[in-house]
Amino acid sequence: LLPAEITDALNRALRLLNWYFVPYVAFEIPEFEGSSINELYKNVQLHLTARDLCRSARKTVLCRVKNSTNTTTTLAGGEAVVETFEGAKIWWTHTVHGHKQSDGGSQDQRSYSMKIHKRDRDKIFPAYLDVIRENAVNFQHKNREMLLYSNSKSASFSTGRHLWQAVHFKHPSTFDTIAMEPSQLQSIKADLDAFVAGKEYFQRVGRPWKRGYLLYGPAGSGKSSMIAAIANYLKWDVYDLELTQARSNAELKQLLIQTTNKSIIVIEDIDCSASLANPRSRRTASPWCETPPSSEEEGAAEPGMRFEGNGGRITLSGLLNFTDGLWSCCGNERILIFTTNHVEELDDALLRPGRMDLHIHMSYCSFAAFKTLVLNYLLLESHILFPKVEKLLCSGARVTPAQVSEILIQSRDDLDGAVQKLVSFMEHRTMSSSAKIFPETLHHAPKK
Ligand SMILES: Nc1ncnc2c1ncn2[C@@H]1O[C@H](COP(=O)(O)OP(=O)(O)OP(=O)(O)O)[C@@H](O)[C@H]1O
Repeated sequence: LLPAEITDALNRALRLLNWYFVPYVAFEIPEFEGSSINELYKNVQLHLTARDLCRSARKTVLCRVKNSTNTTTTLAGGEAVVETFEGAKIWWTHTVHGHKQSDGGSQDQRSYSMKIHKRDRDKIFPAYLDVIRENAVNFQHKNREMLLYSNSKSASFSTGRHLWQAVHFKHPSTFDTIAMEPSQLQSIKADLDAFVAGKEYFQRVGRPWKRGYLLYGPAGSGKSSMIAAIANYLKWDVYDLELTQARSNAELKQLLIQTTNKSIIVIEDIDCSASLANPRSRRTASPWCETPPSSEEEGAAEPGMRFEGNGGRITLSGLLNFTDGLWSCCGNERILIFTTNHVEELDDALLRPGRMDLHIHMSYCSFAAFKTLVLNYLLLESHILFPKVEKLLCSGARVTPAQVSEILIQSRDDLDGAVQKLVSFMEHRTMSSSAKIFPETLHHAPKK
């Protein structure tokens, strides 16, 4: 009944009163915006799950995707939770409405509502939204299935397609199952943690956010198991790079560029990948060394080591360029792991300080490693023969964790028999030499 000017004025006055007396402001985050999915809705859902905020709700929804082992918890419709961000309170409510569709059916319409105090608006935007996205991405990454890639024989380097083939990666090795000196394991975990959390640090000091590990030790000392444990710890994909399948530095570059962030690139048995491992012997013995080097090789920073691929060559400098050269800008959050059984045969260029950040010595079984294996395989914490085992291991019995594991698996139903068998095995392997069997097992490469 009132003229439009008066209703407008009243509306404005009401809004002003509302603004003055109601100190809160709410934001609606619907699941769909038109026909496209609203990313923010998904992010909020994952963020609330990642922060374990759903725990305080009375009703939650449990989901598990087919073939997955992970269960996720989300807020049921009508449920509300509160969280605090830098002193600001945020009230989250999840709403689910049944919506009639034109075809007569009905579909749920979901949305999150975020209520905050007006005075906290500047605190929330955009910092809190960034945190939500980051938490969501990290949570999604942690809970997805991991992949193991290998570079395929059918790779088409001309089109850049099918360079990698992936399979699901489900390896049971973890830091709890790795038999190794506890302090050494702790150092590796601490290094990984520092690396993963070091985004700002690497940015500040102007280094690519990458890390290089060299795992060395005899066959059966657990190098592959360690890689799997690292991958499981970080929940990162693994790229198993077969160097002989790439013919040149250019192909290698293509392969490396196609690896994704948060991944581990592994080159196993790097001494075997090389046509000639030791550059000193190589220079005289290698037939190709007698051919004049190409301009690319001449310009290479590390001319020593080359890998014979399918009729072509990959230089060590080409490989290392990805870690610390110009190509290193391609992608972040990569861990490059080389393994070798013969560290003494590796090119000095690879071992030079600053190249591989961490040298990890996977050694013969120490007593601590032995105890881890026996505990894991037999659930046995101590045994009357343990002092004898300790004495044998300390006096030079060189047994690898793989050998110990094998005996433990074979005799898992006879605890005493298993330990006795191990003692006999070690007695056979005891060496008279007083050489130090467990040298410094882990060292950080000196800083550049
Ligand atoms: N340190 C270890 N801790 C726990 N288990 C180990 C360890 N080392 C070896 N094993 C056991 O022995 C098996 C073989 O070990 P693994 O393949 O990891 O050794 P490796 O050093 O990579 O050997 P290679 O040099 O021959 O590839 C593993 O599947 C695991 O069961």
